[in-house]
Order: sequence, then C-alpha cells, then structure tokens
Amino acid sequence: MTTAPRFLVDHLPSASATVERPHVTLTWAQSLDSKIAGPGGLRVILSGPESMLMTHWMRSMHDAILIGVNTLILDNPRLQANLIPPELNLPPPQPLILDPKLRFPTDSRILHEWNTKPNQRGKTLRQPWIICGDNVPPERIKLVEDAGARVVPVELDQNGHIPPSSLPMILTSLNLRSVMIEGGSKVLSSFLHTPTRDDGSRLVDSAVVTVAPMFIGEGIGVVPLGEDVGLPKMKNVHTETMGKDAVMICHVEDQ
Ligand SMILES: NC(=O)c1ccc[n+]([C@@H]2O[C@H](COP(=O)([O-])OP(=O)(O)OC[C@H]3O[C@@H](n4cnc5c(N)ncnc54)[C@H](O)[C@@H]3O)[C@@H](O)[C@H]2O)c1
Ligand SMILES: Nc1nc(=O)c(N)c(NC[C@H](O)[C@H](O)[C@H](O)COP(=O)(O)O)[nH]1
Repeated sequence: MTTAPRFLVDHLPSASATVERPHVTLTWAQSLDSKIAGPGGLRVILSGPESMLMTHWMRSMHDAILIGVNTLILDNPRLQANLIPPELNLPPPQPLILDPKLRFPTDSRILHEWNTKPNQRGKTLRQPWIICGDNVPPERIKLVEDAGARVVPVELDQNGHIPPSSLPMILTSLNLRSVMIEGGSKVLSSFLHTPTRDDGSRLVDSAVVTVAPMFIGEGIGVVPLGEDVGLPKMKNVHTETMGKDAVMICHVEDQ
C-alpha cells in the first residue's frame, strides 16, 4: 500500500488542520471484551497486519503521536511510522509523552533510537518530547535533557495530570497542527471525560477504534475500572474491515 487508506483520508486531518485549532484524534485497539492489554498491563498484539499498517498511516497523517508515561514504561514503543515505505519520504510524527512527574526512563527504546541513529533524524525519527509538571525539579529536567529528550514543563490540573482541555493550546505553542493520542487507558479516559477545550470548542475531533475478534479476559480496559460513568455519546461515521479486524471511526456527539 503506497497511499493512505481512503477512509482515513476522508475522515482525518490534512492540510485543513491549523496550528490555531489542532485536530485531536483518539485511537486504540481493543478486544471484543473491550480490553486494550492483558493482566498487569501486559502488551497484547490485537491488530492484524492490515490494521497495524493502517495505524502507521494514521501516525504519518498527524503531526504528533501522544501516549501516557505508563504506556512508555510498559510497552517501550518506538512511536515511528516505520511500516510506511521509507521512499515516500513522509515527515515522521513528533512523539509526545504525558509524564507529570518526569518518570521518563532514559534507557527507553524511543530515546535509544534518537541517540543511536543521528542520520535518521528528521527522516524517520524525531526527538522525544516529554510534557511534565512545572513543579518537576530542575535537576531532574536537566538529567532527562542531557540524556537526549526535550522536556516541556506545563501547569498540572487538580488530579496531577496534564489537563486534557489545555493540550490543544500546548500543541499550538509547539507549532503542532494535529495529534493522535494512542493511549493508554488512563489517558484515553481523561480525554473522553473532558468535553471541551479551554476555548470552549469540542476537545476530541475523532476516535479511530480497531476491534480485534478475540477475548482477553482479565486485563486493562479501554477506560480504567470505575471510570465508565460519564463517557460521551459517540456516533459511528465509518466502519472498515481490515483483514480480520473492524476499524470504526467515531465522532463525539455534543453533550
Ligand atoms: N491496545 C492499545 O491500543 C493500547 C495503546 C496504548 C497503550 N495500551 C496499554 O495501556 C496500558 C497503559 O495504560 P495506563 O492507563 O496504565 O497508562 P497510560 O499510558 O494512560 O499513562 C497514565 C499516566 O499518564 C500520566 N498522565 C498525564 N496526563 C494525564 C492525563 N491527562 N490523563 C491521564 N494520565 C495522564 C499519569 O502519570 C498517568 O499515571 C499498557 O498496558 C499498554 O499496553 C494499549
Ligand atoms: N494499534 C495497536 N494495536 C495493538 O495491537 C496494540 N497492542 C497497540 N498498542 C499501542 C502501543 O503503544 C504499542 O506498544 C505500540 O504500537 C508499539 O509499537 P511501536 O514500537 O511504537 O511501533 N496498538
């Protein structure tokens, strides 16, 4: 496949997204029993080859990919679009990690890739940027920056989280026009529970959900236990079969 799947092009941001109003996409892969990982956060491969490739197209269609620090620690992802043919020379997405206390492990794979492949910088890789609380000690920030990442301190909310409603403004300040939020469960939940941005407009523009035909049983749900109240109404705007999986594009309805 040398072009993005048509249904993504039809529903996701392109040149229409602006730095003033960045497009926010939530995405995850889940089992039939709504789990995104196994017990204790064990990574489970849910997506088949076709939908995994689709996920990488989605990565390349957003300026940034964002995950929570637990996903970084548990999955140790690279957050690249490396299933897309390199000869297409698509700009790599900017990895962003939400990490209030700056727990970022400096031996993570994402940083290793950045530090050990200088000739790939800007081609298939970008420097990991870590968004942390503005109360993180300067010595800790220096240690992480000396290890190769960029640290962006911001004001936290009363839960000690990076406030979902202010993420779009943070993206604007970083010159990023769109973000694909890949999880995990706590991050997805906080964005689903926050209807609007600081400017009063809708926070989440689209959700792209891969459903794999399998059961996980005990494991990590799409939203953490006890956070399944107050979730928004969703509208299905497109469903595509990709190999063994179904991929659903949804919009959040006005509350
Ligand atoms: N199947 C999938 O598509 C998929 C995708 C990503 C992750 N996962 C799975 O998710 C699990 C990790 O999920 P998790 O819920 O433990 O952690 P998470 O990745 O959601 O990270 C949570 C942490 O992020 C920080 N944070 C900062 N701002 C936040 C905000 N606004 N809201 C919430 N947290 C914020 C907090 O420190 C919090 O503890 C892993 O097991 C991983 O395998 C699955
Ligand atoms: N689309 C998708 N299907 C899955 O079956 C699965 N387990 C994830 N989980 C997202 C998670 O963060 C993964 O760990 C990254 O997909 C790691 O892959 P990379 O090294 O970044 O390519 N995502």
